[in-house]
Amino acid sequence: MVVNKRFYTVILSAIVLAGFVATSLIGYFVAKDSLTERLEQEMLPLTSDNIYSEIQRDLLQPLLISSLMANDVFVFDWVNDGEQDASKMTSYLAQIQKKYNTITAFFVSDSSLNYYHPTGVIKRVSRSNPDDSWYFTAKDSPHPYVINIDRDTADHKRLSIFVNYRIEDKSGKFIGVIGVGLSLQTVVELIENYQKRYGREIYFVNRQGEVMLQSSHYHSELHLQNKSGLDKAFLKVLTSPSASFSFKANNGSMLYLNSRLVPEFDWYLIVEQVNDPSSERIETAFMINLAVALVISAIVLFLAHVAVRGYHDKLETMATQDKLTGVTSRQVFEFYFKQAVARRKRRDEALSLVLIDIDLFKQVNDTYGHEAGDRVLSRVAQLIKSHVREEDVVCRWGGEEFLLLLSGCNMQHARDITELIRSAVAGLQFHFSNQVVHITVSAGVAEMHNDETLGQVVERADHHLYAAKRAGRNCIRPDTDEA
Ligand SMILES: Nc1nc2c(ncn2[C@@H]2O[C@H](COP(=O)(O)OP(=O)(O)OP(=O)(O)O)[C@@H](O)[C@H]2O)c(=O)[nH]1
Repeated sequence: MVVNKRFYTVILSAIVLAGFVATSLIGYFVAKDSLTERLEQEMLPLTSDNIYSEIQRDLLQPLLISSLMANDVFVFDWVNDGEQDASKMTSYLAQIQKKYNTITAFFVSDSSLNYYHPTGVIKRVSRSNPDDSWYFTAKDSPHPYVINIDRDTADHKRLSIFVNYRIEDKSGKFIGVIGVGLSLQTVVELIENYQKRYGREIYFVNRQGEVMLQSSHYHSELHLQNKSGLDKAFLKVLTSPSASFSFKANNGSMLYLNSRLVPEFDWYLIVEQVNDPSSERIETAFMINLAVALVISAIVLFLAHVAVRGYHDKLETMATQDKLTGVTSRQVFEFYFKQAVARRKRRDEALSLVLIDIDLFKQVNDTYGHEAGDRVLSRVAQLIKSHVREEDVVCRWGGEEFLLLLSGCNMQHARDITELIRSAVAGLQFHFSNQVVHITVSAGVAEMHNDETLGQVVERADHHLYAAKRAGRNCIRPDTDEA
């Protein structure tokens, strides 16, 4: 019984806990999944879009300036005149630089290959010089302009955007390349601003995966391939115009990455986020859920335990007690008998059984009704109980039969107790149908012999009871009278 109760408590606890943990876990994973999806599909691409459109806006101004220069009549006339006075061109370029606050303004004539700069003619470009490749790229390009990002010759750390605008005359003949250079500082500031605001890493890589433009706080690898956890996935970035995915870094943290090709630079803009803060919130929520689940489980289990114990005690009472008289029921008598036998052996003491039967009880039922009979049974049971000790067992053995288990009582003692009960019952008065009714009982007393079974002792007590009935009822017969 105890094992069962424990077993059911464990099973119930496991089910309740498993239920709570399962729902918390499902909630946790759904929230995490939707967060990852939102991050990959919405938040990072949005940051990327914003940065991209700001870059385009920043590029628009130098493009417009360069376009104006490429269509300036002064430039055409000056070239047609055979580049007579270099100072005219250099002061024109200085004017542009000052007016539009650019870091440089330049013109390379195709006929002389002179590189004109606000400070003068600084060199002649040549196909054999790799530093001048930008000029020949622009010359050979089918597009009206080529954007080039290069290290500044004055400050090698600083990156500049050069808009190299092709100049063609009315007949379509290539005249040279003109344009301005702008610092990339605004783009860097933009990157840093986004990084600070969203805690995202923003940088640019070229088609080979080399990091080309990054914030001043960037301390990660300078090649995409060398980034922790990206060694295989980096190809995904370099082979498609845009990609969005998550991956696990070697230190176990989750990284979310979005990439897009910026055609103007021919670079990829990368927006990367490590361990989203919302993810921590989801984890905290999960832990709180779990704690609440544990507390609720404990309360539910405690209430269930109290209820089950209540029912269990009730069932136990119902199974062990006779409903009408409240004395021990026959089903559990053997259990008490075995206990008493063990005690008898341990203490080497006597043990007696007494079978008490109400005389002519059928007549009470027949004359005064079943209810009257029930009242007699209850009253006699109470009276018997009041004549024995707490540890003695009074059992309703049959309809109107009671079996007494008297520990530590030898025949004489048991006989004395039974005699007291007999005379007390005989002294009872019942009032049925305006009549005073008297009841008597007969009893058989048997002291247990060594190694006797319950059946054997009860049989002897029953035998003595029968003898008492034959002797005219309202009397008791013990073992000694047997012979
Ligand atoms: N009212 C009532 N009667 C019961 C109950 N259990 C058994 N009886 C009745 O008790 C009666 C017992 O009758 P008998 O076995 O003939 O014995 P008796 O009338 O007492 O006669 P003797 O034992 O020979 O003195 C039966 O009529 C049963 O129906 C009970 O719970 N309530």
